[in-house]
Amino acid sequence: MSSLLPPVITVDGPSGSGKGTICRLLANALGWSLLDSGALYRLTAVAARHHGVSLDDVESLQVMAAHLDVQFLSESADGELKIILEGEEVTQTIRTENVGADASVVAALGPVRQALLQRQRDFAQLPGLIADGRDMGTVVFPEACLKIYLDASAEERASRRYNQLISKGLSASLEDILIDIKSRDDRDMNRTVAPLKPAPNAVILDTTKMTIEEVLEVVLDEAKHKGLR
Ligand SMILES: Nc1ncnc2c1ncn2[C@@H]1O[C@H](COP(=O)(O)OP(=O)(O)O)[C@@H](O)[C@H]1O
Ligand SMILES: Nc1ccn([C@H]2C[C@H](O)[C@@H](COP(=O)(O)OP(=O)(O)O)O2)c(=O)n1
Repeated sequence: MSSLLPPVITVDGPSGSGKGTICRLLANALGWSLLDSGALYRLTAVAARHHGVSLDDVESLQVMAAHLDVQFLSESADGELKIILEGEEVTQTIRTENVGADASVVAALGPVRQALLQRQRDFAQLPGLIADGRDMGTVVFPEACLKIYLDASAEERASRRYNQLISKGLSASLEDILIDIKSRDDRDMNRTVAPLKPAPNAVILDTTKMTIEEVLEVVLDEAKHKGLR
């Protein structure tokens, strides 16, 4: 008997491994919707700053995460979702390295993760969902029909992030980015709740020497083998 649950493809991995890029391309190729779960942790961190809530005030952070007033609008010119938090556009604000570091701190708190769990699962709608994050295949969508884990060396990921910032006209230090990436890896992989790790049945891709096109081709092939396209 076939399940009525929408199919889900999960893409997990560390910062700069290419999850966001591959997920956007996959969602376009398959015509499925997209969950950027990292944005929810980033938004919780930004909301905390807006409301003067300290990043160690677990109870207030949990309430904030459970009641995040956020809209994802597919209106942005570059195909990225426009993100509105409490009526204010924060599409660019949430992408800074500082917010990423705060998000990683907030994301280590079990009650915050619990508060965001159902909101993430609600993104699964027909014809299907591409879920981008750290624990998509292990915790949020353990029944996903295809699980991908993207990786790359910390040096390659830092260099990708550096080029990304420079191409946006922002100043950046490769050395600082590498330090930040390593400390975020350490926090994300070694926390007690939902640590970053491949699901037992995940397809693991080391993308250090792969182009975006090559990664996409492998993932689309895997989707084809599963009868998803
Ligand atoms: N395989 C790849 N080779 C080279 N650059 C890549 C690759 N995958 C992603 N990138 C680039 O690296 C940067 C970070 O990718 P992104 O998708 O934001 O990573 P993540 O979502 O995992 O943090 C982007 O500028 C993207 O274009
Ligand atoms: N499902 C998720 C997604 C993100 N997080 C945390 C861990 C990350 O350091 C931050 C920010 O995630 P995000 O995917 O936006 O960050 P990168 O684009 O990979 O740099 O949130 C998480 O714990 N679980």
